[in-house]
Order: sequence, then C-alpha cells, then structure tokens
Amino acid sequence: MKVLVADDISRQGLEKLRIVPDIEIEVRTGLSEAELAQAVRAADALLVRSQSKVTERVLESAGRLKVIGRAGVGVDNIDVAAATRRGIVVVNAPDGNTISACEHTFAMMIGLARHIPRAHASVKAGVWDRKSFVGVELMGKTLAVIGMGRIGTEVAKRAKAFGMKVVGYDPFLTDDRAKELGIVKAALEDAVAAADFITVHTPLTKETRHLIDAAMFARMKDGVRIVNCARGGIIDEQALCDALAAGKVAGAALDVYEQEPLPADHPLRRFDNVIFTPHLGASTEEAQLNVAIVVAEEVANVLLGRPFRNAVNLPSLDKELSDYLAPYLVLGEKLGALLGQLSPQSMADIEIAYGGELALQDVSFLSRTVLKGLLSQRFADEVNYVNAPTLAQEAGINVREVKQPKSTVFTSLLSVSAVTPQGRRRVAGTLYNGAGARIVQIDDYRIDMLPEGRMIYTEHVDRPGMIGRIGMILGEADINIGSMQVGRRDTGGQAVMLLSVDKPVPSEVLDAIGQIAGIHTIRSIEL
Ligand SMILES: NC(=O)c1ccc[n+]([C@@H]2O[C@H](COP(=O)([O-])OP(=O)(O)OC[C@H]3O[C@@H](n4cnc5c(N)ncnc54)[C@H](O)[C@@H]3O)[C@@H](O)[C@H]2O)c1
Ligand SMILES: O=C(O)[C@H](O)COP(=O)(O)O
Repeated sequence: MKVLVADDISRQGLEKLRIVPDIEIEVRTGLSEAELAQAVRAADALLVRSQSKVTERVLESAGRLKVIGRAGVGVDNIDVAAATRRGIVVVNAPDGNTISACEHTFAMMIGLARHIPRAHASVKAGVWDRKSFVGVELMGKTLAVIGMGRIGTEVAKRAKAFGMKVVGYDPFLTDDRAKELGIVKAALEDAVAAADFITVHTPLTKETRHLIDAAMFARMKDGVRIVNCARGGIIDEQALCDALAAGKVAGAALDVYEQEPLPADHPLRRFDNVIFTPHLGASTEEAQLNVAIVVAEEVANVLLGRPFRNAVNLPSLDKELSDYLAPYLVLGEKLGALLGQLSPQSMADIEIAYGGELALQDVSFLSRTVLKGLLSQRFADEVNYVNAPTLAQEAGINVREVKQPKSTVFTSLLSVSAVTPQGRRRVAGTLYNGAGARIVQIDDYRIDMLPEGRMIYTEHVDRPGMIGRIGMILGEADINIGSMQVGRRDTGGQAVMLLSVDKPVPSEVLDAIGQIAGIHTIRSIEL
C-alpha cells in the first residue's frame, strides 16, 4: 500500500507508518493541484497539513484512495463532501496542536498589547524609542472568545490566570460549562460589544465565514484589539481593513488569512498596528510530533482494517460504545444484506428501528452498517460505511432511525424495513445472551436462525410434503442442509422457510425448487 505525504510532516511521526510491513511512503511536497491529482492516482492514503488543497479535481483521479490523513485540526483544505461521496475516510489529529495554537494566540495577544514586534524592529534598526510603544495591560480587560472548543477553552483558562474577564460565545457552550470555567456566556453580538480583546477559535464553515463582518465591527468598542489564530475568512479582511483605517480597531494579530500565502500587495500589510505570522499556530516541535504520530497511526489503522477514532466523516465511536456495539455491527450489516437480497428490486423509505436497551445507545454508526449491508446489493463494493448515507440520499432513498426503548420482548431488537415493490418488508434480529446473533423475524413471520452462510429462502403455501420435496432436490444435487426454519401465520396458509446449506446452490437447482407447486418465491441468500 502506498502512502503519499504531500506536506511537511514530522519524520519521527511518519516512522509509525514506515514500520508497518507492506506500506510504502512517498514524500512529495509543494505540488500544484494538477501534480497532486497525478501523484494521488496510485496512492492508498494521502497525508496533508493545511497547505495542500485536496479538491474535487484531485479526488477525481484518486482511484484507490481509502483515507486522507490531516496532520492537524482544520479540514477546510479538503473537500470532505467529495471524499465522503467516494467512500474515502478523512481522519485528523484533533488535539495534538491545541496547546501550541493556544500559546500562539496568547503570544499574539501580548505582542499586540505591548507592541512587541514594532518595538523589536525599532531597536534592531538602531533606534531607542520608548514613547511610541506604550501598551495596555491584560489584567482587568474583557476578552471575548468566539468558539469555546479545545483551543478557545485553553485560551480562556490562561486569560483567567492573567486576571482578564472572559466572555465566551459558542452555540454549544452550556451554562454549567461556562460556570465551571468561570466565564460569562453571551450571544455573539453582546460578546464583541463587551470586549477589549477578541479572539476567534471556530472552524471555517459556511456559518462562520465572515462571522466578524462590518456590522460586527460596528458593535465593538473603539480601540478594540482582535486576534485570529483559527482560520482566515472568519474575520472579513476587507471589513477589518476598514475598521483599522477608521481607527475603530487599535490593533490586529493574524496568523491565518483568506488567501495563503498572504499576497504581497494585500491591503492589510499597510497597517503598522497589525501583527502577522505565517500560519504558525501549530508550528512547534511538540505539536508537529503529536499530530504526525496520531495521524500516522490512524491512517495505518484504516489501511489495515483496524478500528480508528478520529474520522471527520464518520460518527465517533469511543472504546466503550465500540465494544458494546461490536456484535450488533455484524448483525446489522447482515440484516441489511438479508433485506437487500430478499427484495433486490428498488427500495424506498428505509426504517432502521432500535428496540429495548439498544435504543438507549448512540446508534448512528450502527445505522451506517445496516445501510451498507442493504445497499451492497445495488452498489456492490462501491458502498462503504463512509458513503452509505450519501449514496442512499443520491438515490432518493429516505432513511429513518426509530428508537423504542420500551417496546420489545427481546432485551434489544434491531429491525430493518423498506418499501419495496411487494410492499413494506421487514427483517429483525437480536443477540441472545451467550448464544450470539439471530434473525428472529422476516416480514410477519417469527423465526430463529443464525445470520450467517448460504441460505435458501422460500415463500410457499403451507401444505404437507413441501419440505420433503425441497430436501429431495437438494439431496440429489449433493447439497447438505445445515438447519431449517419455517414460519407460518395459519395452518394451510402462507409460510416462509429459511434453509442453511453447506455449499452454493446452482441456479438450475434453485429453478427446480421454484417449480414445485405451491412455491411462489425462491431466493438464494448469502450472509
Ligand atoms: N493557526 C493554526 O495553526 C491553528 C492550529 C490549530 C487549530 N487551528 C484552527 O482553530 C480552530 C479551532 O480548533 P479547535 O481544536 O479548538 O476546534 P474545536 O472543534 O475543538 O472547537 C471549535 C469550536 O467552534 C465552535 N463553533 C462552531 N461554529 C461556531 C459558530 N458559528 N460560532 C461560534 N462557535 C462555533 C464549536 O462549537 C467548537 O466548540 C480550527 O479552525 C482549527 O483549524 C488553527
Ligand atoms: O488546523 C490546524 O491544525 C492548523 O491550522 C495547523 O495547520 P498546519 O498543519 O498547516 O500547521
């Protein structure tokens, strides 16, 4: 397997990949979009930082790419939606550079408060000017932290230690968490209006692009100072230039820009009261080692089919949940595959229902495995856990998750149904304590069957001799029956049968069974 490393990533971290047998690493940095598209053609994994742009065009040529590893946090340089459609896992290293980015933010804030870069440049130039660089203290000032995630929280803690008042804005910040951190929770408008210093720590998304725009600058105190060590574009650069020119903003410290590298003629470069660093937030020895190790391990895990944690395009699965769900993941995929094979025609309105204890868990990953099993009839190897929901959506198939914690005779029941040309069809399964997984329902019929191996499924009229005739045909074809389950509603009415068989059933044998009077549906199933 080939891993293409397209940005500068710690060599020591990459050792984690180098020691894996069958993994070959190619380092090629500074590639253009066209060159990256060409280079990624033969790659199974791609490793990047923020510099390489993994666009739709790059991914179009990525024939065998299974995983993109981002040695850092932000994935805004990766077209995650395009990767997801192609079933490519995107993993990052979410907390390896938190402290470095936080400390850089603090360095920028203090540099801004005390004019350190300009004072340094002045001394270097042979000048001894003490009057031009009178600063302000942080103590007693109000800091607005926009985005109270990992980095924002660490910044808030340090600001408290400096005696600052901290106002936090984050849609997910709870009252309890704010209280615990000793900060005030506020709406965005109120946070920026109260602040002497503002620092942004959100990802760059549709919602956060130009979150700090001209209207927001207008709300700020005169003489406010603003820091961006998160992503270029969260602050509208044009609005910032206008606010600097108007004297509204006393200073800005920027590590990230709408366009990187920052163009030589960018209007922001005209302002002496703006501090620039070239996207250095994560550039420490520690952070680079941390993120490289995490992402190298994650990429190896994906390539080797082992569990991984930090996928940005899959629901998260911690160790406890993963251990609990493990047998259900196998059952879920098989139930999906069973329903898909029972009804191989078109499908709509899929319902994945969780009953009993299972309904109390986070089942989003499990639903994907069900969907993967279900769609594998139609999409074969193209479908995986990453793209199953997208493929369903693109095929116009509505997928619902239903939870009924109290409504099952089983401790837990996983039930999958879909609207098919024969009406709504349903299969259900459970885990017996100590006895493993079972299929317990097909449509309205109760059965009890191991969900594995090769099977024959029939729908037939419940009359004497049916089982014998089927057994005879299989016997003549030298096909052994492992187990058998029959379900019926009333004596002499409709019935279903599931037979497990020890070897593949040739189509002529299936046809012969299908000819028996009273059998109206026959399917070969493989789970
Ligand atoms: N300059 C650098 O080198 C550098 C280094 C590391 C991280 N970063 C960037 O810093 C940012 C934050 O990283 P993190 O690790 O703290 O991420 P995080 O996911 O832990 O935190 C992001 C927070 O932003 C919040 N958020 C999302 N949308 C929001 C909105 N509209 N308004 C307010 N808050 C919103 C989220 O709820 C979350 O709490 C990322 O963009 C990352 O790329 C930059
Ligand atoms: O999102 C991140 O992790 C930072 O922006 C770091 O980016 P870098 O890996 O290019 O330093």
